[in-house]
Amino acid sequence: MQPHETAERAGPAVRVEHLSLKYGGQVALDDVSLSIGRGSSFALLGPNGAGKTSLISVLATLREADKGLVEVAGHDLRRASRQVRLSIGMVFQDPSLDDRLSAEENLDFHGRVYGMPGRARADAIDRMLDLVELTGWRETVVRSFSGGMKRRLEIARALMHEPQILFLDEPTVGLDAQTRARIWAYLNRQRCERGLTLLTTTHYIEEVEDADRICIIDKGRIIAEGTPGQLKRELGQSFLHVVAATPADHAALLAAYPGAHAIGAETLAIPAGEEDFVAGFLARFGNRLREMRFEGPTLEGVFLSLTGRVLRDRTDGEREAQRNAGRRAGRR
Ligand SMILES: Nc1ncnc2c1ncn2[C@@H]1O[C@H](COP(=O)(O)OP(=O)(O)OP(=O)(O)O)[C@@H](O)[C@H]1O
Repeated sequence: MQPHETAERAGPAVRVEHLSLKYGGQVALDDVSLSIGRGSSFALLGPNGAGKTSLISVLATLREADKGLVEVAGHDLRRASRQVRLSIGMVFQDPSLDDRLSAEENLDFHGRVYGMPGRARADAIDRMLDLVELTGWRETVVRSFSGGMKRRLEIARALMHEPQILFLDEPTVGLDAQTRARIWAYLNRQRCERGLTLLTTTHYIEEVEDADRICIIDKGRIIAEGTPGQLKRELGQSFLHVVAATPADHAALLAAYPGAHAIGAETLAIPAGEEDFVAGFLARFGNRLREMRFEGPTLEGVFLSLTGRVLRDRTDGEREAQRNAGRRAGRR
């Protein structure tokens, strides 16, 4: 029997009911309930300060909630926090490797902390270094690694004790598209091969498109949850992107469609609501256009309409400033 094929597999990987957390007077989580299926990929989206890290910290037993019930891998978090810890792996938002040690020494230390016996530890180190393509760097001190190599090693470390669930707090932030794709390939392979469950926070929309379910949170509350397709269908908006033939036609379009907004100097995005919208639009303006393109609903649009914010990454400086502001709020 594989480690993940235990009797506990019956229920969801994560069950959260009515979870609330405050830092001093600052609300971080407000009556959050959700369920994450085993072997699924679940993405948590939210603007800065929405409560994503706080939620992952509670699930990973790093922080205690004020109220609510949490089960991770079938274990009640309050009564069986040790079993929860053994069932999970964690990739933190900020680097947490010891960069004075080699890749192998970092993994070996982690294996010892988890009580892995010598042989199993050595095998796991070989397997994990191979998984993240760092075998050739096993004896190299981590300080000399690139950002992408460090991230891959952190993921290898989090997977070393074969957790059932992996929590990833912005795991690919600051990495180039190729490295991000590579990291997702390892993670999805683990999902297919051994039913690993993934809970990820990310600011990259293309990573969210591939998730089984997405949960959008804002100000500590869940404001939408569903598959990417459901969210786009139910909460998204289609647009016609058009370029008018003349400045007079441009002005006429703006007058006829007050909901239109400019994209660049010439293009207008016109909300395309009902099914017969395009036919009606073409009948009116078909011969007054230079270009026209239909844009289906996007997750970026869903996020923007729900939160009023653009989904984008922040610099380290912005993140640090927010964290300091949070700490100050917590002291009040
Ligand atoms: N240690 C802390 N002390 C006080 N307040 C905090 C602390 N950590 C977070 N907060 C506050 O709690 C709220 C939720 O923060 P959290 O870090 O969970 O959000 P987040 O969605 O992970 O944000 P980000 O995307 O910027 O990482 C914010 O208002 C934040 O300022």
